[in-house]
Amino acid sequence: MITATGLGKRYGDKVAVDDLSFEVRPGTVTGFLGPNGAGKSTTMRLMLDLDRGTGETLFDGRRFASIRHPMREIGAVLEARAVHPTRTARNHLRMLAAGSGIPATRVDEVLEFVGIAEVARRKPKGFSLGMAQRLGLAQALLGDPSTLILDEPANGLDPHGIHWLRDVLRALAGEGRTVFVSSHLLSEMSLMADRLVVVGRGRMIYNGDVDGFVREFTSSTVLVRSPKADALAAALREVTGVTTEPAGSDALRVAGTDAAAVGEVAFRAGVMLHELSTTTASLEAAFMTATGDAEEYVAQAPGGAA
Ligand SMILES: Nc1ncnc2c1ncn2[C@@H]1O[C@H](COP(=O)(O)OP(=O)(O)OP(=O)(O)O)[C@@H](O)[C@H]1O
Repeated sequence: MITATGLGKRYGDKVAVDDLSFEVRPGTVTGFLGPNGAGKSTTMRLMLDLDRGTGETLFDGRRFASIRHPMREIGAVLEARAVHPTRTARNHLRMLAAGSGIPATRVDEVLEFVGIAEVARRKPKGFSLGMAQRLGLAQALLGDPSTLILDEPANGLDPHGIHWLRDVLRALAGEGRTVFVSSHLLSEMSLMADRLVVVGRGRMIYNGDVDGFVREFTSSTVLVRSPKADALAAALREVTGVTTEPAGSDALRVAGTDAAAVGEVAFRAGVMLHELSTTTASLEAAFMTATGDAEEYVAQAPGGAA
């Protein structure tokens, strides 16, 4: 269990992280979301005592700096490229393993696991970003830690790699580990995360489960298809007061009510239905609504520069 309390960080006048408190529970993948510059990386650095600021983060009750062999408890990758550029990948991991009392055999095991065993005798300075990410994950997993903190681990991975990473993180959480991961890939996050911490301009916007976030920041609509769509629209207007939007020649989209209510109105009006379904908005739609006012760097719409 990670417990972060009152995390804060300023750069001069700029408040990068503003009194953030949250928990990351074991057995879950918790996604850390926010627009560019929202304070995610700074928060992760504060959590790992890599930056000075206010507040504290406890890992099962202890601060990172007080843990004797942190690699055996917390696997963290904040910057995939932050490895020794001229030492081979394998030697880099062997050195870290030796420093943390981890058997050297574990190095080959994790290199194999992340799929870079073949290039392990090469120097990481020639690695692609995706290969560097895999090496970072190997490093994080080296000590078989119960907690993982990963900043943008999917960055640079190809679609197969992203799919693989999702399965790995889900499996690690399934084993009871605590997984805290930031990403801008929202569709990926919606498949991977159980819970979310969402920040904007350093402040907490949402902390809870993924479904709750989508519910809180979007509204679901009902799609209803009927050969008598016009009659149904009139009945819905009359009985419930809701307005409908045509969705093709024989269908309506209804907001502000649920499928059961629409079905009941149709039944009472004697209107036959061919389809009745609820459309839930995406995590991306919820993110756009939740963080729309908290965007730090706002680009022009396409065509604006012209
Ligand atoms: N060393 C620094 N000096 C001054 N300002 C900084 C420094 N590091 C970060 N900041 C500022 O703090 C804010 C938070 O930055 P941070 O990198 O934590 O955001 P982020 O959410 O990780 O962004 P991104 O999604 O773009 O990686 C930004 O406004 C950034 O410009």
